[in-house]
Amino acid sequence: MSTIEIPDTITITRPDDWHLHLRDGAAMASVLPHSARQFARAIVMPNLRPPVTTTAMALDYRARILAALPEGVQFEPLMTLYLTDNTNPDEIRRAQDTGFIHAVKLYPAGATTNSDAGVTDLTKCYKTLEVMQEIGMPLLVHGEVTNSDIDLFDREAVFIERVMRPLRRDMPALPVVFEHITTKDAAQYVAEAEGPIAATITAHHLLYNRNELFKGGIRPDFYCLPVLKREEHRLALVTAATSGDERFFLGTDSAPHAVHTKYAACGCAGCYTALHAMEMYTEAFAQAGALDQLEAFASFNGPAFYNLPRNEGTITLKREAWTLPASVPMAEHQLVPLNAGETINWKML
Ligand SMILES: NC(=O)N[C@@H](CC(=O)O)C(=O)O
Ligand SMILES: [Zn+2]
Ligand SMILES: [Zn+2]
Repeated sequence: MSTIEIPDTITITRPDDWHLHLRDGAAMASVLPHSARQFARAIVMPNLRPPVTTTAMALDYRARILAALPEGVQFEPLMTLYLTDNTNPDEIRRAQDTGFIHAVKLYPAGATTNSDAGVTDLTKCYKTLEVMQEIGMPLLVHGEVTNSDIDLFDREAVFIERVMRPLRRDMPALPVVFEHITTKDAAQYVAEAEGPIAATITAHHLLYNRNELFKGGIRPDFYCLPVLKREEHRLALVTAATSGDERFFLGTDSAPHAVHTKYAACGCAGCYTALHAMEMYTEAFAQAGALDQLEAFASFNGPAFYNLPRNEGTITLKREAWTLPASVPMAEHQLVPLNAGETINWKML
């Protein structure tokens, strides 16, 4: 373990969340203030029901988010489109022209929550991807193959070989974000790859390995996709996040599911971390003796990749223990945050 002294407070430029699920309607109104407290902007995932597949839908969704913001709270939703087999190249140009839509999301059909309308074969999307490449619109990728014969824990590594490498060979100038990476394979691929590629890393994948899912019994709070991996993978993610390599940046993948859908015989995938994401990241960087790298990861590398300005202002985190609530309301239901009822070491002021 490092013997670097850990300061009692840390102040960094206001961060952004480059991968967030806000849902819609009353549920969105419940969770939005949590993210708006922690982050200035967020890339908002389009996996609603129905998915956000058109520019018009994305602009409407953006307006609903802005309307749900509490009085006086500043937060900028950066919108995305959900790629399908049928996304028209013109839709990409329309999206780009608005200035509000910053990326297009690839969900392999069946890979995760609300991905049924996702892409069945990426070569069907090549005309659309060519336009994205031409105008520099990033493709955000949920990087798991969906074949049931591939072991769940290997789906990200297999995705690199079967989808990511061929895609980037065919579209070398297309900006790609390998979202929520969970393996040393993905960290290494991104660190070594040529051209415009980056990766987001969640706080929970920096702090936990797959043992957490089964500690003393099955713990649905820790179930997300891609699923937590072995300790060697967690360590590789920590190394990547704290390396100073600007290809790695913050994306919480905070994914709210009401408690009755998560604590079920077939519980939903997704960890809710919007309440305390910066505290979790700070803990992970402190454990690695790398608090000096937190600001680049949380506040600089993302805007650089997306060609957006850095935020003005700062946030401060204090080394002070506090206890997370057992649950928070989400519309007419309850939502259990990750680490519910646990004490954590950092507090955002
Ligand atoms: N991460 C998850 O486990 N779930 C996300 C979808 C996703 O990002 O894959 C969700 O929308 O619930
Ligand atoms: Zn995903
Ligand atoms: Zn996600």
